[in-house]
Amino acid sequence: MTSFGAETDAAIDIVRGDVSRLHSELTKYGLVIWTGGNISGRVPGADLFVIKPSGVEYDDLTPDAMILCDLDGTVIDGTPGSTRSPSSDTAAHAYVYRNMPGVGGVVHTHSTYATAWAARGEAIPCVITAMADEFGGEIPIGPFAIIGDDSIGVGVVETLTGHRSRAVLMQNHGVFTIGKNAKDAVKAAVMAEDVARTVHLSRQLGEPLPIPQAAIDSLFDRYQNVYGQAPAGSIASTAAVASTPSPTIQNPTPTTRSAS
Ligand SMILES: O=C(CO)[C@@H](O)[C@H](O)COP(=O)(O)O
Repeated sequence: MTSFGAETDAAIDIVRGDVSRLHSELTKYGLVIWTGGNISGRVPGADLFVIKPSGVEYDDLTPDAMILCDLDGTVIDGTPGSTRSPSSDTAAHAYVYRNMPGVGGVVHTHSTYATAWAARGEAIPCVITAMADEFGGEIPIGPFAIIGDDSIGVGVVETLTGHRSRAVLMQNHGVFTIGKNAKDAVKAAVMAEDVARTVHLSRQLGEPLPIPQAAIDSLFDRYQNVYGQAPAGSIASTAAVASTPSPTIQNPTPTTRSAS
């Protein structure tokens, strides 16, 4: 059995458990059908990530069924799950991890409403406060890209770099989200579908009203920095919470490391 040392092996086991368990959130929220969609998580402190096997039913996505890959998307031989084929989108996930060092999780779904916007090649406009909170503006459209190589990853990185949104609608395909970890990326996928549905329904009633940019900025800042509970162990004062660094990833300029 391939080992990376006790500390990294322990980190891999945690990510295997997280990524395995989080797939049930996709079915719980109705974001996937049959074996569609996938989640991956970066192993902290190592150039490795864990992703689901391709075309395996959700009930069978146990921790040991998850597949460990390096950041080129190559399966690590001699590890649990390594005899199976990894997700069709492994190269895309790997490209994101190589080029967005702050990203710790990537999710892909074909959730119904968000994918309907993707099929139209239309960004979801920021017309509800929940979008301003979670995405800080519109959810953008990414290019049409072929499945199986890193083309999707290139489109995700190009579209989300410098953008507040952690979700992109890849044209004619579906949703890709990024996050500080796999759970954060799953949250973005859940929220993307929710707002895609609401804004679609609103448009059936007429033209949704825009939110002024200053209000979007204010809502995003409050939700990212003040909303919710103070981190465990901290002094639970408003001032302490307000000074907590943003939990979001800032989708920084990508590194120059090239695709393999
Ligand atoms: O649409 C695609 C390919 O991008 C996938 O979401 C499939 O629907 C699931 O592929 P695997 O992750 O099972 O290979």
